[in-house]
Parts: sequence; structure tokens; C-alpha cells
Amino acid sequence: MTNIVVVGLGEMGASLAKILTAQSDNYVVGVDMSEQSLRYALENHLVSATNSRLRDVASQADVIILATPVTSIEKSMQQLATMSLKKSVIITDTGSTKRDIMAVAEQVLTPMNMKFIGGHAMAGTHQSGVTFANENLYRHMTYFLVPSSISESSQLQTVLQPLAAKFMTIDVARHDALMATISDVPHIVAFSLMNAATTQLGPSTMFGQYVAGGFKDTTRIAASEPKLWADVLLSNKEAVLASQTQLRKQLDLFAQAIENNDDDALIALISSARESRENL
Ligand SMILES: NC(=O)c1ccc[n+]([C@@H]2O[C@H](COP(=O)([O-])OP(=O)(O)OC[C@H]3O[C@@H](n4cnc5c(N)ncnc54)[C@H](O)[C@@H]3O)[C@@H](O)[C@H]2O)c1
Ligand SMILES: O=C(O)C(=O)C[C@]1(C(=O)O)C=C[C@H](O)C=C1
Repeated sequence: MTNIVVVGLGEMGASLAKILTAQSDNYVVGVDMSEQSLRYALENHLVSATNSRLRDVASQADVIILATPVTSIEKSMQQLATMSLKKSVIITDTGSTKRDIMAVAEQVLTPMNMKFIGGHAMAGTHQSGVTFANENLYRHMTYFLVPSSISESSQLQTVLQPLAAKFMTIDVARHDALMATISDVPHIVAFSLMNAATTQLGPSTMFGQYVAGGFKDTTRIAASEPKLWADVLLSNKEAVLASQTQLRKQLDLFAQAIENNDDDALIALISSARESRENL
């Protein structure tokens, strides 16, 4: 029997818990600060048992999965470093950025000989909370793994095999630079588009009836959880700011071309984007 503790029963954690609980050789304990989420998880068989305190269940765990916002993941890692855990325990997380989390791992877990493997699935949606548990969330999706200096990922991959994800080992710097461009700045763009629209048009209830696919597609992720995204953006500060500079340059190129009535420049900019999007 593999004892798995999942901390944070939101979309990512509850989906993991649901898939792992369905395996008869797993015993999955869900931990969350929301009593309501714990009750929902138990009633809907997403977990085998629940507890509101990591401290009460960590010592029995073979695998601990931290699936809360990034700053809470770091706090849990610091708490785990002070606890008496199984020697063989594997600790992992689901955080969207890896630099700060891996730094905490090396700072507090490695000295205690606790193995940590950073995890991040390129899955999920703008929705949050336990009711969005989805057993197909990870299927065929890229799942990045970042082992610490004393760990390797094969054992964790075996435990997570039921997710049917595509596991890929990656180094921290490459991961976070990639995320800045393909996930973090796109969220900033969606938040900014939404705020720019309401600044110009008033509350979205005033213009919602007129929007079609263009606005809906480009702003879906503006409905994401604020604390989660504040944590992501601040934990990938340098890469996000660098990527945002590139975006600003692109916006300036469009502004210039429009200002100059430069049809050729606009067509070149749009054609280049169109070709890249078609080849995505
Ligand atoms: N949503 C996505 O698209 C996505 C994708 C990949 C990775 N992630 C990462 O996975 C993590 C979880 O994201 P999510 O979308 O599942 O979030 P979520 O908002 O759906 O769920 C977070 C859960 O953590 C609980 N929680 C928060 N702080 C806690 C604490 N200190 N102790 C116990 N429980 C706590 C909340 O009650 C909630 O149930 C984040 O680090 C996020 O960056 C999210
Ligand atoms: O599809 C969405 O709603 C997402 O935001 C998923 C998404 C992304 O593509 O940026 C969000 C955060 C990541 O950590 C991984 C995936």
C-alpha cells in the first residue's frame, strides 16, 4: 500500500487525488485549509481520508504532493523539514514556477536528506477548487519534473503513471524562462485586456452582450484565481519582466505601423504571427 498525502485539494490537487485514489494499492489522504473542500473530497471519493493538518499525517506518507499556491508550497516545505518523516519519503509539488521552490528544497529539505522533485503539469484551467477535480486533466499533457541535487524522478514517475501524462525532466532556469513566455505573460495580457476594456467601456456587464469569440478566447484566463497568479508572477520575476519587455516591443511595432499607415509592415507582423500559430 502506498500512502500518498495531497496538500491542497484544488483543481490540480483534487484531480491528482481522484486519479491516485482510484488505484487500489494507494491510500490517499487529502489535506486542505477548507473544511468544505475536505468534506466534498471525502463525499465524492476523491480521497481515502482527510485531515486539516499536514503535521498529523506526514509521518505515515510515502509520497507527499504539495498542490497549493507557490508561497504556501514553500511554507509546507519548511514545515516538513522540521518533521519526522519516513526515510524513503518522496516530496513533490505542482507549482507553476520552479526557481523559488527548488531553492527552498535545497535550503531546507536536502540538508535533512529529504528527497524533493519539483513537478509542474502543463494542464489546468482558469477554474479553481475541489469541484473541478477531473480524472482526465493530465492525460497526454506535458508534466515537467525537476529533481533536487539528491533525488531522481523514476520512482515518482511510477507513482504518477496513472495520470497518463508525458513526463519530462527539465532544469529550473529553462523551465521558468519557458513559462514566462508561454504561460505567465499570456495571463498578464488577459488580465490587462480585461482591465483595459472595463476602463474604456465600464463594467463588463455593460458590454458582455456584444463580445464574440475574439474577446472571449483572448480573455478566458483573466478569470483565474488572483492569489495563485500573484504568487506565480512574483516567483518568476526576472523572466516575466524580460518576456514582458519583448511583448511591449511587439505592441510598439503595431502602434508604429498603424501610426504610419504602413500596410506592408502590418501585413508582415500579422503574417509572421499567423504562420507561427498555424504551426503550433
Ligand atoms: N490552475 C492551473 O492551471 C495550474 C496548472 C499547473 C499548476 N498549477 C499550480 O498548482 C497549484 C494549485 O493550483 P490549483 O489551480 O489547483 O489551485 P486552486 O485554487 O484550485 O486550489 C488550491 C487549493 O489549496 C488550498 N490551500 C491554499 N493554501 C493552503 C494551505 N496553506 N494549506 C492547505 N490548503 C491550502 C485551497 O483551499 C484550495 O483548495 C498552484 O501552485 C498553481 O500554480 C496550476
Ligand atoms: O488553460 C488554462 O486556463 C491555463 O491557464 C493553464 C496553464 C497555462 O496554460 O498557462 C496555467 C498555468 C500553468 O501552470 C499551466 C497551465
